[in-house]
Amino acid sequence: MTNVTNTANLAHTGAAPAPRPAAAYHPAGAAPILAAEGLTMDYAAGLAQARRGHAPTGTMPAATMPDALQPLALDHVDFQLAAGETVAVMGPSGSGKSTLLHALAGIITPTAGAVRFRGADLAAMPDAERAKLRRTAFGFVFQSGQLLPELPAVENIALPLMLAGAGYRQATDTATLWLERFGLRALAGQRPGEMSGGQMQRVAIARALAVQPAVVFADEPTGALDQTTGREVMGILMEAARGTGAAVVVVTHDPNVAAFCGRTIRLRDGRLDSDGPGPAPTQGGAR
Ligand SMILES: Nc1ncnc2c1ncn2[C@@H]1O[C@H](COP(=O)(O)OP(=O)(O)OP(=O)(O)O)[C@@H](O)[C@H]1O
Repeated sequence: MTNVTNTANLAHTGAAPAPRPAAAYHPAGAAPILAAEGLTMDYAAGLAQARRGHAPTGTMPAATMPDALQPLALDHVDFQLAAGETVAVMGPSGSGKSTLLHALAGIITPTAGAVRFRGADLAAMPDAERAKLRRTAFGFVFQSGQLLPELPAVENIALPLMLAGAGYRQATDTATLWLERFGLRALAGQRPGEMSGGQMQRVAIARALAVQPAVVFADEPTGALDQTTGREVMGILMEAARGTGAAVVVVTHDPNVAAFCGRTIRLRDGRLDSDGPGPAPTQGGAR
């Protein structure tokens, strides 16, 4: 049975925020588990490539603007993530936060640059290997809608474990441990439609963490919750990640969410605007 109570291995620096040039920040003394180099995403070029038969991974709705008018969604972003590190990704709407998250997680393939997980280039992996990596090394928490509506909580949590090779009994035993750990044992047989938003997000966090991923990617995980519930959900996410040693990359507009992280990066027009330890600088402020 999977151990869900092993100790933390966070790489927080604890240092006070200090002015830093963008892309210069690397967590002291820790080898990155995930690294992006010159990450660039041009959706129009990606679409043209896909039409020529060199499809990037992931589905991309058709871009409607002429290529020349489309700004780069990501523009030569460098980023390194250490094991156990917690990073908030902030920036104005349309600045490229979700695109960065999806590229780091291998959901989309950048049009230039590379993402390496433990040194291996995600784009160079066969699709099946990249899909396996997403199932076993990465966990995902979205704003909502990630739970399968027809499955009870215990099976929603167990499913990724079964996809990773566990038997039904082993997977549901582990899922039950997670429910107990989060004080949700009573929800085991309930389907998402019978849960509150906060309960659904707790189950989603248990599901993301149950495979003991190296990295949890969270895209606006509290976006559909009130502030108090959002804070509780973030607390649970960060504590659970600390317990398994998972790194967390969380996209958010909310400084209260970013405050849970040891480091904040800010994007602007697809470029890295600031990157450093501590909470996000105020809008327009330099770091
Ligand atoms: N599938 C797509 N096809 C074409 N353009 C896209 C696609 N997805 C995003 N974009 C564009 O890429 C840019 C960055 O979008 P992205 O969703 O990454 O920003 P964001 O910072 O996450 O925004 P928000 O905070 O509003 O969610 C935007 O200009 C957006 O219109």
